[in-house]
Amino acid sequence: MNIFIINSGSSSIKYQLFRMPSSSPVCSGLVDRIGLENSVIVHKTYINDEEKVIKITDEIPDHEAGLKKVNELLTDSEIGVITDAYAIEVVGHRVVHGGESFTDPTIITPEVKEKLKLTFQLAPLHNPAAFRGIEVAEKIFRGANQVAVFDTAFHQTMPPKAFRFAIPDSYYTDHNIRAYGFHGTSHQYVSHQAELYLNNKALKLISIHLGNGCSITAVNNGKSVDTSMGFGPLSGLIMGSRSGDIDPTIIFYLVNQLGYDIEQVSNLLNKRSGMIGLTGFSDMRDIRRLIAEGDEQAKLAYDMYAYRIRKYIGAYTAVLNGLDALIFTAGVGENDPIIRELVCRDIGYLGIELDTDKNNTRTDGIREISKTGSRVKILVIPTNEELEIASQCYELLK
Ligand SMILES: Nc1ncnc2c1ncn2[C@@H]1O[C@H](COP(=O)(O)OP(=O)(O)O)[C@@H](O)[C@H]1O
Ligand SMILES: CC(=O)OP(=O)(O)O
Ligand SMILES: [Mg+2]
Repeated sequence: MNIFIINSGSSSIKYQLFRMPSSSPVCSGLVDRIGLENSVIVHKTYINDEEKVIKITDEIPDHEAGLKKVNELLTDSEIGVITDAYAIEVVGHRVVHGGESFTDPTIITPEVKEKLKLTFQLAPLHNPAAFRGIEVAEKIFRGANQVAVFDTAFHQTMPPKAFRFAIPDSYYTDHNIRAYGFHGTSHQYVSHQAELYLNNKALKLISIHLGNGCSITAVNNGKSVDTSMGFGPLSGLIMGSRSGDIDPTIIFYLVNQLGYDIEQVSNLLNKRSGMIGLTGFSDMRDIRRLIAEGDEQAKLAYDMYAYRIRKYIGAYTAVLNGLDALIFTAGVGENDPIIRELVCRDIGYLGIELDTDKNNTRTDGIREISKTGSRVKILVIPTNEELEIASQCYELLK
């Protein structure tokens, strides 16, 4: 079954084609800088264990133009991997917010699309872009079933004491105001990989997803029991451009004293805060460069980022009443040894002991970076949201 996975961002589209049930991709790629100058597609094919990379710089004004170009690459007479767009049987879309309506992989129908529109304001950076990706994919891959897989789904196992907010009941019963949690596909994938790696299903895990968005999840026996993102993907850890936890009093002050309207508040907390707000850069590689140049503000931002994660590790160790393994994943978690070291510093009391040499050694695949004898294993596990989505689509439609 040819399953094409689309992860639409506001200015990018990540994609992968799987021939399920095989878990190795046939091709993958990234359409980046959509609607900006110097848009670029990096397209990779993996045929007979040989990786080929094609880079195209072109004008890509919108998602439709981007996906049309990707389709041209997929069906190209020389480097193509399918005959025509009809060869794609399923398109799996990463949809960040499923709201109260969606808890399982869902075949997209006009009714589903109407309900998805209601979630736009809950995940303004993500759901409108995913919706655009769905509409474009429907036009291009006409023969395919379109399926949505939600970031919120894995967290549906949280107990009410974790997902409810302490506001009057009616806000939950009438308006579905509760914590949903995000990055569920990633937390689910890496915690399952940890179970396989440690050969044990009855584990107490803390999964730390550090990408552009960041979240941390307590996982008990394979089930999410608490997570740091809430009603939308804004609370919890400090992120590339999002604040994470702040005191809501700040919002009242911004509105009442500084004259902000609510759009400006949303823009501030979603797009101009976090690491970009503190340092001018959202990418950790830029921030590391600033630190190397002696920038004190960048160093403080780095410390704040790691400190917030450490606080949650303490909280979730208490939630789980113990801990078997800590997992680092996603762009920063997989690639930034200094952040991992800062997070794991001075928490030996919890049985978390990092091996500095192992932490600084890069290898592919799953890595154990804790000291031999550390009570808690520390693992770096590359996430693969696209593969997890493809597997869930396959299970739904096979
Ligand atoms: N070598 C690296 N060192 C430190 N950080 C890195 C490195 N490579 C990538 N990153 C970080 O990973 C982030 C992107 O992570 P990713 O999981 O791809 O995010 P998203 O899926 O949200 O776009 C970048 O913003 C960057 O900060
Ligand atoms: C939910 C979320 O924050 O996703 P991302 O990290 O892809 O922005
Ligand atoms: Mg991501």
